[in-house]
Amino acid sequence: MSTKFPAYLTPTQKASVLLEAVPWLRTYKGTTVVIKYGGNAMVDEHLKRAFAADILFLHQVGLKPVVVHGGGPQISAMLGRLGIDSEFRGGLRVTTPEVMDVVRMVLTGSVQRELVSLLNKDGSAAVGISGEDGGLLSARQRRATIDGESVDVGLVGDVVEVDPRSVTELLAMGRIPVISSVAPLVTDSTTVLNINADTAAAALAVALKAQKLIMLTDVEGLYANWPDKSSIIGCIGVNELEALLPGLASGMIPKIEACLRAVRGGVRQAHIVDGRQPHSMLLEIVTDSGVGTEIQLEHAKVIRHAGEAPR
Ligand SMILES: Nc1ncnc2c1ncn2[C@@H]1O[C@H](COP(=O)(O)OP(=O)(O)O)[C@@H](O)[C@H]1O
Ligand SMILES: CC(=O)N[C@@H](CCC(=O)OP(=O)(O)O)C(=O)O
Repeated sequence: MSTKFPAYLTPTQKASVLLEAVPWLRTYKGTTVVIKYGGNAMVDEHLKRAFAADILFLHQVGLKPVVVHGGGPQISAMLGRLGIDSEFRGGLRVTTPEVMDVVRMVLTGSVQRELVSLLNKDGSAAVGISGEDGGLLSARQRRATIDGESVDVGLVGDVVEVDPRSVTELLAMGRIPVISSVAPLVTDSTTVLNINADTAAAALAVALKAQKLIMLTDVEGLYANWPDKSSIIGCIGVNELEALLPGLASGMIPKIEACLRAVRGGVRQAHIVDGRQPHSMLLEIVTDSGVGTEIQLEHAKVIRHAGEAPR
């Protein structure tokens, strides 16, 4: 994996990129950062390698990255190959018992394995676990909301309890946990539920007292008037964001609900960044301007600056 500065940067510009990163790395050293890696941002080999390089960089310089991965397009592709119909309602996949078997097989058996092997190409720090392991997540069945109406989506869950010990123990050992978003029903561990990966990432970020939750997706950030590209939001507070919820569509609904839950639960910043741009996650953490949309408890009028005390 080689990452070279483009030839058009002068030596002074190259040095200033490195120097700009220093105060941010000092600020975030030792803190936990939960990164939600969406299935749409995983479709290209070059992007996947850039993602792995960023995670390994953060780990190397002393942050504690925790990866929660999705795999919606990969699940849909497998369902298609098996000739099983699948449908989304309110951004959530309608999950029959037959679909649930495929969700579990693809998320824990395939996508997670691929990410772990990518991260371990030149090392061994990454360890894959699922929400089912070590009591990490417990869930209850949830419904979707469409036009204000509650609708049944089958074996879909919302996280009700997190026992973060299996993750904190891995972090204490210097590992990089890679987590898939399936979870047992809180009242019956033999029933497994499909958890939207954004929802799982938010619940984990709160339980781990993470400094940041970074959502990698397939848009530049959140648009106030989707799909008007000029309406991209740089930074927004939770109350303002909640007011936008009724106007959002498809997968952005669970994503924004998850960001609200994370920030209200004590995570200092949630970010929506473009996973189609190589290294967007790293740029969000180590540059003065950041990238994508930042969600805070209250929209800070001040431009971000390094040296903010981590929680
Ligand atoms: N206001 C909005 N701003 C940005 N994207 C939006 C908005 N409303 C709906 N979307 C849609 O949400 C999608 C991202 O959600 P999703 O497909 O679930 O991503 P992921 O697989 O990364 O979790 C975007 O591709 C876009 O089509
Ligand atoms: C309930 C629900 O919709 N679960 C998702 C889980 C995977 C996921 O969230 O993947 P992305 O992050 O790639 O969208 C699904 O079945 O597609």
